[in-house]
Amino acid sequence: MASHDCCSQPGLRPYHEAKADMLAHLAAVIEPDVVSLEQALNHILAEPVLSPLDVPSFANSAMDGYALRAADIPADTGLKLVGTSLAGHPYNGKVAAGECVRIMTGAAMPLGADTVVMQENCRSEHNVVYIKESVNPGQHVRHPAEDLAQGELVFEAGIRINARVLSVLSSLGMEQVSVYRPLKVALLSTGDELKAPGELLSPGDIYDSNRIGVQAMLTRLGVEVLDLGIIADDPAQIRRAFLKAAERVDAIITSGGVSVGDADYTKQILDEVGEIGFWKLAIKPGKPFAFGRIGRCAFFGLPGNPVSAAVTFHLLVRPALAKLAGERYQPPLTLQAKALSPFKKAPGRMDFQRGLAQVLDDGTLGVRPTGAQGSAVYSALAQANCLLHLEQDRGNVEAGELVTLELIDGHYL
Ligand SMILES: Nc1nc2c(c(=O)[nH]1)N[C@H]1C(S)=C(S)[C@@H](COP(=O)(O)OP(=O)(O)OC[C@H]3O[C@@H](n4cnc5c(N)ncnc54)[C@H](O)[C@@H]3O)O[C@H]1N2
Ligand code: MOO
Repeated sequence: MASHDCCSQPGLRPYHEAKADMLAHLAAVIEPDVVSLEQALNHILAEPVLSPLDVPSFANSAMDGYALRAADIPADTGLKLVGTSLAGHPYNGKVAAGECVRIMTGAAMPLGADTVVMQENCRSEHNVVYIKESVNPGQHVRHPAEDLAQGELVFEAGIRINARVLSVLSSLGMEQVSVYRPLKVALLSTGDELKAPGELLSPGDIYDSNRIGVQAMLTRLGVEVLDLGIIADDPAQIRRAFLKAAERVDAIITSGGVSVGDADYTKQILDEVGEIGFWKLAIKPGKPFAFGRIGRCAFFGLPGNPVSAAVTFHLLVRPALAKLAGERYQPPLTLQAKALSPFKKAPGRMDFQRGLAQVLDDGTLGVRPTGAQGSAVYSALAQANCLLHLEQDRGNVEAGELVTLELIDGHYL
């Protein structure tokens, strides 16, 4: 894993190259398990799902109205009402010429009928139904297997089970599903200045905000978190924490201590007890991000600056965890938007600035910065609904220029 010179900042590795390299060095740590649907949310599917039945399994009505034979239309003298088909209570007779059956949405189509007319387009008098509008043969009928046929592939292995997937699995009558066990990840913050919220701050102290934020993202990803708390800037304590964690988890995530300061020990200890894959990327925020391993355990060293920690988690750790978890990961969609005000940018690092995207009067997308773009200004990230992707070699963005962005609103970040 050689480092590369780039632009004004020698030794920094371009983002896309480093990410691809990292993913190539990670292998899935998957072990299959079987869980009930109630427990399956957020797990990764271990096997493809084939439909055990036709969906729907019987022809049924898409509307409340009347089931009839298209051949009887136009029925100028009306159709004789011979029965009712409710959802769960089919009409057991057959619809003969000149007849119709009252039918509700989801109810089985009676034998003989092939078409449904909405009740709003009918008039019923003394058990005779008059059709008020033209009818397309076969309308408002849901046919067997029109959604899924028995044996058809419904989901590929590797997808994340969300609410929609759960509903489909349940509609197939599945009580259990084969999944990969959740990843186990140890999380710790390093820094003598860090206090947990609720503690008293001494001069120079700050509250640890990275751990709770990263923990929240991990939880949203269905990861089992081993929270190792705050570790002092002390090589012996950091070494102990790394070695203990590496025996118990699939990955370690740290925050802080990856830069070049006198008390930045993370990278040094990683080098000592494990192996550094790469360190220092041509990205902003997040330049000193470190990737490596300790034994079989993957290691992600997030920079201490809060925006850098959150953004590098999203850009690098999120896809890496997907690889470890056996998840088919879809990178976020990017969109083009017009810069509504200038964005300052120096060539040399790919810059993921924090922005607020909005739909303009002409229907196109515009974006403005949410505030100061420093790596310590978390409020600008909290208020953002997008991250700009400003390419490494470009300079300032002028108002009116098109830029690339990814939406983060409603996402786990
Ligand atoms: N001479 C240089 N100095 C710095 C460089 C550099 O290349 N040369 N890089 C800068 C960049 S870029 C970043 S990003 C930071 C990253 O530094 P570290 O990862 O070593 O982080 P710390 O020094 O421990 O802390 C940085 C900053 O973040 C605060 N912090 C740390 N942990 C937390 C936490 N859990 N919650 C909230 N805030 C946290 C810490 O107090 C510092 O203010 O290095 C630059 N320096
Ligand atoms: O990479 Mo640092 O995040 O520029 O402040």
